[in-house]
Parts: sequence; C-alpha cells; structure tokens
Amino acid sequence: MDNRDLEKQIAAREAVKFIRQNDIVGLGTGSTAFFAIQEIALLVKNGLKIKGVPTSENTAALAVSLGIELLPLEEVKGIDITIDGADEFDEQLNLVKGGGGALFREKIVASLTKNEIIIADSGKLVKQLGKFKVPVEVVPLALNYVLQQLAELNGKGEVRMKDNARFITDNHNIIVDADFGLITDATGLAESLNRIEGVLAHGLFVQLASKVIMGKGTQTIIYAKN
Ligand SMILES: O=C[C@H](O)[C@H](O)[C@H](O)COP(=O)(O)O
Repeated sequence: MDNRDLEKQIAAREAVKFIRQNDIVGLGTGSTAFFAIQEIALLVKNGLKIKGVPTSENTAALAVSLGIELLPLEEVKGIDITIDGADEFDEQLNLVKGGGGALFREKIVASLTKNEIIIADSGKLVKQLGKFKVPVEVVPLALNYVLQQLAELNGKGEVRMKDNARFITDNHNIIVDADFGLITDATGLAESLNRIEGVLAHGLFVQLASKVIMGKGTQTIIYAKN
C-alpha cells in the first residue's frame, strides 16, 4: 500500500469509531470511502448492527459484496452518520466532491445526515478551494445553456469524458468540470450554481461536513466545526 492509501486507511479507521449500534450509516463513494466501507464490514462481521445508505451504484455493489445491509436512499428520512471522501477541503470544512461523479447522491445523503465525516489523505487539504475543478451534474438537454451560465460566472466548463464517450452518472446525466480558478467565496458560488436551470447538483459542499479526519503519515488530524 502506498503512503496516500495508508493515510486513507488510518483516517477511515478513526472515522468508524464514531458509528454506534443500530445507526443508519451513509456510505460514501471513491477510493477513500472504500477503506471506510471495508472497516464497517469488519465491524458488522463482529456484531455491529447498522444499515447502510449507498451514495452510488458502485458503493451499493461493494457494500452488498461485503455483507452490509442496505436501505434505499428514497426510503430514508434521516441518517445518523456518513463517512465519505472529498477531492479537496479547506480548514473551514468546505469541500469539492464529485471527482468520481457521485456528487448528487452524496449531497442528498449529506443533507440527510446528522454527522457527516469526511476522510482524506493529506494531499486533499488546500488553503483555498479551486485547484480541483468543480464537478457539475447537468441534465444533458441543458448542456449549452449551463456552459453559457458557467461562463457568466467566469467558469470554464468541460464535459467529462470516459473511454471516448461522455461520462454518464448513475442518474443518467453528464458531468461538466468547471474551472473557476481559486474560489474566494464558496458560499456565493454554490448559491449561484444552485440557481442555474439544468444543474442537478454541483460538487461544492458548504456547511455540510461536521468534521474532516485527515491521515498524515501515521497520525490523524481532525478538523471540526467550531
Ligand atoms: O464522486 C466521488 C466522490 O465525491 C469522492 O468522494 C471524491 O471524488 C473523492 O474520491 P477519492 O477518495 O477517490 O479521492
């Protein structure tokens, strides 16, 4: 395992300590959340009773293969704790997510969650968001309109591709990765993106995380809401 994976793993091990018996647990998506799902599966094998809520089809398949019982997102009214990854975060706990295209379900799960814990390796911490382009999930018919609106916000949007075709999300939409440069006002930008018709969700997560647990070397550093 390389150093970044080790950092992800120790952050995941720390995060699962916050799960309690009978919790409803949001299961994140991506290479970092993967470690948390594995740790949760171990706890379940050892007698922990929880129900998982997946944030993507990939995560659902992984969780089922590891013996974690799932609840469908549309049936859930509240989630006790979610453990998810991020593409970058700042010390105010603002995040960019969606590098794997799972941002819409991740945002719904985060919004239903009491305790949203983000786990990350030390390469994800930034002074200011914006190094990682902001993923925007777009209903395909609205693509040109959304690109124009992003340009009005000084964002340069590019349709995400995979294997020479448009990347398609679990919700049958496309992703535009938008470059806004360094983001000085994450709240303002998030609100502007929310107002664009045709945008299903965007990867700016503001005021949604309760803590970020970051692995650094062999230690963890916790950034928590004041
Ligand atoms: O859409 C994907 C998610 O937002 C991921 O949590 C995010 O991209 C981080 O992924 P990773 O842990 O693989 O860096």
